[in-house]
Amino acid sequence: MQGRLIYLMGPSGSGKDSLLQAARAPLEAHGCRFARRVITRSAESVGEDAVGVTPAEFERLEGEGAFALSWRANGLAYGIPVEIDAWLDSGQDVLINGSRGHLEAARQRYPQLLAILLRVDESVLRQRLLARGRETPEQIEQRLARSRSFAAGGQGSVAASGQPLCVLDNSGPLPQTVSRLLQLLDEARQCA
Ligand SMILES: Nc1ncnc2c1ncn2[C@@H]1O[C@H](COP(=O)(O)OP(=O)(O)O)[C@@H](O)[C@H]1O
Ligand SMILES: O=P(O)(O)OC[C@H]1O[C@H](OP(=O)(O)OP(=O)(O)O)[C@H](O)[C@@H]1O
Repeated sequence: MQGRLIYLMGPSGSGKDSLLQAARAPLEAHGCRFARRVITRSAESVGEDAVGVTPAEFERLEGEGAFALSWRANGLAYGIPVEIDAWLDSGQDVLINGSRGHLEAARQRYPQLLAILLRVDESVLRQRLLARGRETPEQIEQRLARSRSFAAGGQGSVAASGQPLCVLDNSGPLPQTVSRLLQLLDEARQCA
C-alpha cells in the first residue's frame, strides 16, 4: 500500500519546525519519514535542518527533476527532494514542511495528501517571531501580512479549496501539540 504524504503548513512562527523536531522520534518509531528541505537560505541560518543552496543551484536542481514539490515564498525558493516518492511507493508515510500557497499544486500531485494547518493567535505569532530573531522586524511584518491574507479566506487561501483540512492549534505548550498531532495521525490512519 502507498504511504501517505502528511503536509504540515502554517504561518511563519506557528511552530512547524519545532513540532517537526519534537514529533520526529515518536513518528519515526512508527516508520514515518521526514524530508529535508532544500532552501535558498544560508545553511547556518537559525531553524530547521535544511540544505542551503544558491538560487542558481536551486534552478539547476529543479530543472533536473530533483524536487517532488517546489515553490517560492518570502523571497526564497523551497524544494522537497524527489526521493520522497520512493518512500511513499514503499508504503512509508512522509511528513513535510509545506506551504499554504502551494497546497493546491501539491494536491494535484498527491491527491491523498493529509493537510494539517498549524495555527496560533497573531499576537503570539509576532512575539514568537521576534523572539526567534531570524528575520528583521520588517520581514516579520511581511510574514504576518501574508498570514492575514491566507486567513481571510480569499482566492488562494487554504480554506477556499473546500478540500479536507485538519487544524492544529499550537497556542499552548508544544508537548500538548505533539500529542494532538500523534492522535490526529492515528485517527487518519484508521480512516485511510
Ligand atoms: N508551543 C510553543 N510554545 C512556545 N514557543 C513555541 C511553541 N512552538 C514554537 N515555539 C517557538 O516559536 C518560535 C517559532 O517556531 P518555529 O518552529 O521556528 O516556527 P515555524 O517553523 O512555523 O516558523 C521558535 O522560537 C520556537 O521555539
Ligand atoms: O505559503 P506559506 O504557508 O506562507 O509558506 C511559505 C514558506 O514559508 C515557510 O517556510 P520558512 O521555513 O521559510 O518559514 P518559517 O520557518 O518562518 O515558517 C513555509 O514552510 C513555506 O516554505
